[in-house]
Amino acid sequence: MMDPVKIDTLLEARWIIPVEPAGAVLHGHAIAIDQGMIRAILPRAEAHVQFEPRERVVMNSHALIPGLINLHTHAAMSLMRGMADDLPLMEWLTHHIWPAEAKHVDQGFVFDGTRLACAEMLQGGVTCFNDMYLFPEAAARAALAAGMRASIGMIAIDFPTAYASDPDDYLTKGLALRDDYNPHSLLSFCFAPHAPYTVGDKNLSRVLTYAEQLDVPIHIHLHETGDEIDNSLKSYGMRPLERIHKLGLLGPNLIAVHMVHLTGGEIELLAQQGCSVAHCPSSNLKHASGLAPVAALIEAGVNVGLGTDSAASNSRLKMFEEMRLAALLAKGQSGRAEVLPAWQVLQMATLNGARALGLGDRIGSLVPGKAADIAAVDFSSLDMAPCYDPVSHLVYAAGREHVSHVWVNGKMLLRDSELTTLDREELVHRAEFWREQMTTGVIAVHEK
Ligand SMILES: CSC[C@H]1O[C@@H](n2cnc3c(O)ncnc32)[C@H](O)[C@@H]1O
Ligand SMILES: [Zn+2]
Repeated sequence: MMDPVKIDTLLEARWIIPVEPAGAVLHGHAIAIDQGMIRAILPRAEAHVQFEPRERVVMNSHALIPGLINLHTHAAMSLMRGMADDLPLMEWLTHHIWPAEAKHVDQGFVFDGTRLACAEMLQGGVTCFNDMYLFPEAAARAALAAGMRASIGMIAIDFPTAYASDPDDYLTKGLALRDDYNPHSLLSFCFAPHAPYTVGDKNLSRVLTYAEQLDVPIHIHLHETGDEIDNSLKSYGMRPLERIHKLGLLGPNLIAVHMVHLTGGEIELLAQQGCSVAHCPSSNLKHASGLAPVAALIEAGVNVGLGTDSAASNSRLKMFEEMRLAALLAKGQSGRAEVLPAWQVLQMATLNGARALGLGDRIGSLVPGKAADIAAVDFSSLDMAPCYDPVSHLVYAAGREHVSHVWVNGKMLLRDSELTTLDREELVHRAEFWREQMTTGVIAVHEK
C-alpha cells in the first residue's frame, strides 16, 4: 500500500455541494487542500487512507460550498450605511452621495471602509468581490489585509474627484495599479467606467481599446432606472444599451450591472453577445428602481451573477439575502414558481460570478485544481431543521448567521464565526470615527 500523501488541510463535512456538476450533492465526503488549491474531493474513508493532513477540520453538521462571489460592490461605502435612505437613485447620488464623497473620501476612508465591508462579507460566506470605487489602491490593500479575493475596478468617470483630475488621470492611475499587482494570486482587475450617463463616448471607446488589448472585463452600471433610459433617448436618440453596443462594448467581457429595464430584443442581444449581468435585487428595491427580468435573462442564456451593490444602497452586504430575494422575486414577477430553483440561484452566486470575472477556471465551484475558496454552513440550528435538501436550505432558509468557516486560497479567514485576519473592535471604532467626520457639520446644524 502507498504511503499517505502529506497535505495542508482536510475538510470533512456532512455534505459537499460543488456547484459543478450542477445540482450535485456529495454525502460524507472530504476536500483535500494543498498549497491553496483543491487537490481532491473524495469519500471521507478514502481520504483518511490517501492523505496525511497537517490540519483536519471535521464538520458533521455542515455543508461546504464554493465561497460566494459578490459581483457588484462599492465596498468602502459601508461607511455610508444608512446615511441617506429612502431616496430614488439620482437624488441619492447627486444630493447626498457625490457631495459626501467630494468632501470626505480619501485613501484612509477607502481602506477602513473596505476592511469593514470585507469583515461583513467574510462573515456571510463571501470570498471574492468585484469592486468599483475611488482610490482603488486602498481597496486592494484592504482586500489583501483581509486575505480576500477581489476584482478591483480601474474606474473612469468624466468629472474630477479627489482621486483623479480628468479622464486621462483615472485611466493612468488604474493601469499603474494593475501593473503594480499583476499577476497576483488574490487580485484581478476590471475596467469600471461608472455608467453611460457619466462617461462620454470618447472615454468609453478608450476603455474598450484598453480592455481589448489587456483582455480585461468591463464593469459598468447599465439600465438601472427608467430616467437613465429617458435621458439617453433625449441626449443620444437611443437607449444606453444600444449606444454602448454601437461603441462596441458588448461581448463576453461585459459585466452589466442592474439591467432593470430591458426589452425582449435587448435580452436577446445580451445573450447573443455573451454578456454577463450583475443582478442586485436589494439595491434595486431600496431605490425603487424596478425589478430586473432575471428569469427571462437566464432563459435566454445570459450569464447572471448576484451583487449587493453598496451598503449605502442596501444597508447589508449579505449574499444569502440576495440569493433568497432573487429567487422569490423572479417567481413573483414571472408568476411561475419553477423559475430560479435553488441550485440555479447558488450557481448565480458562485460559478456565474466567477465566469463574469473571467475567473471561471480558478474559482466558483469545488473542483480539483481550483483555488480552495470555500464556505462552511452549519445546519445544526433549529431554523435549519429538518433538512430534506441542503441546497434548498442554503437559498431559502440559511442566512449569514449559519456561516461558520471561510477559506480563501486554503487560508482560514473565519473560524467558528470569528474573523482571523481582521480586528472586529478596531473596525467598529474606525467606522464610528468616520461617522463623526461625516456628520460633524450636520450635528452642529441640528444643535443650533
Ligand atoms: C466611479 S466610483 C463608483 C461611483 O458609483 C457610485 N454609486 C454607488 N452606487 C451606485 C449605483 O447603484 N448606481 C450608480 N452609481 C452608484 C458611487 O457613489 C461612486 O461615486
Ligand atoms: Zn453600484
